[in-house]
Amino acid sequence: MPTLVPAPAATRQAAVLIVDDAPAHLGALRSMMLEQGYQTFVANTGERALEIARRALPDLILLDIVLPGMDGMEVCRRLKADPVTSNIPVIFMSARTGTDDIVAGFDIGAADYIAKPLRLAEVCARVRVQLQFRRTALSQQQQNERLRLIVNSMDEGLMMIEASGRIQYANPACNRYLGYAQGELAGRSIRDLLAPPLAQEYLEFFSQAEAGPGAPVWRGAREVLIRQRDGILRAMDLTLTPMGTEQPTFIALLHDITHHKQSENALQRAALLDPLTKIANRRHFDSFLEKEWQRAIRSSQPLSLIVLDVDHFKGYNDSLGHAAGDACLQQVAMALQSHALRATDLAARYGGEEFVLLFGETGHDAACTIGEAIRAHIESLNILNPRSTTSPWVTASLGISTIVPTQLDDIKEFFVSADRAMYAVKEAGRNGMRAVQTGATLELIQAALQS
Ligand SMILES: Nc1nc2c(ncn2[C@@H]2O[C@H](COP(=O)(O)OP(=O)(O)OP(=O)(O)O)[C@@H](O)[C@H]2O)c(=O)[nH]1
Repeated sequence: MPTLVPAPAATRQAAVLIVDDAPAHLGALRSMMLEQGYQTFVANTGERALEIARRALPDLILLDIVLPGMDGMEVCRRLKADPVTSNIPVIFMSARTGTDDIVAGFDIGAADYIAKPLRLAEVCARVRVQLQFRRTALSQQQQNERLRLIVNSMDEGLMMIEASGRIQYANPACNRYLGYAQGELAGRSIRDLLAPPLAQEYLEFFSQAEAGPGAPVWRGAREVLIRQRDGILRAMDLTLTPMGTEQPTFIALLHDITHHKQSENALQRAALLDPLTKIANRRHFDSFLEKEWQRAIRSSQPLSLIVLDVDHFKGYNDSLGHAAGDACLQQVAMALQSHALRATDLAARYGGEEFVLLFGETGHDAACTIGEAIRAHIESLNILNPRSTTSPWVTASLGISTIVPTQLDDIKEFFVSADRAMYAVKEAGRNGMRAVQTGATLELIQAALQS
């Protein structure tokens, strides 16, 4: 709960409580304080003084030591022990001017000690000085309170880090993001939060900054992975600013970018997906093929490609409508996806009613088995195609090409060979598959066999 800080006296009339059991003193002091423009309260006993102090919260108390009943020392002790009144400066007024008396007065918390008989001008000056101190202290307290509120309620994580990498302070948002309890991060090192190379990089920067002026200044946000208390890494923007204090200390601001990251990842994923069928799109397939092609060259492993085209799809659309056509393509896509489950397989919609599938480390025979399974799967979906002259159901024609690629081979040729095989199936009546093997190595072997 925020502490209530009274407004500095400068913004309102300062109030002075005068405590003395001698009516003449009380009267003289009161007149003088009023002349100075202060609001006044008076009390002639200790008990009454405590009561007024708690209720009126004066800015200063002029307190006689010798009082009937509770003496001024006890009043001061009680004022200082009460959090409500502990900050009110107390000036003792006493005829006891021995060093022990004065020291005892300061020891229990008095701000000043004035010898009696009083010289009113001196009292006036001392009151003025104490009120000035209080004004400064209150405005500082207010500023601290404001700062504390900002730091505690801000949504960004804030840490103060020493040049050694020791965390001096972490605000509630920082603890919340990283899963620490309040005060648990203080005393730890940034090595606990950052991966070793990154932590080292920051520590080197800190030690350069410690070397003095002229050292590089590192400002601006940088995306880093911060280790949470449970060990999970969290992507955050980190901004470091030197505090300009004598002991080099840095303010680290941590900005949560989880949502930003999630939408960035979602966008990246969306850029690789076909919007209708939600399987890979052509762009994704092309880059996947390129990578698998290079990998197959390095490992001398076979690569198989299936080009698949839905038969008589124009007729399907014309008879049942475009929406039904879309639903049909979605069903076909799902069926294809279920045959491309390994990390080295990919099923994609290449455009319109044409699909492609790539199978890494898959030779001719295995590709033929998969191709036939796919063809049969599509037919077994039993999607009626009234305009098909091939079958009552939606069917597909598949061209398969298998290659063990080398640097002499051309990826485009590989694709064309599968495409040509698919068209051959169309010409042969559709709902079937044709598989070919291609590649420079194969041609060399065939040539050698012929000669
Ligand atoms: N519903 C729907 N239809 C599409 C989509 N993309 C392409 N088509 C249709 O697919 C049909 C393809 O027709 P064609 O290329 O003539 O081939 P086909 O009728 O399947 O004949 P064959 O391939 O020779 O068996 C066209 O009518 C296109 O409009 C799509 O996203 N949704």
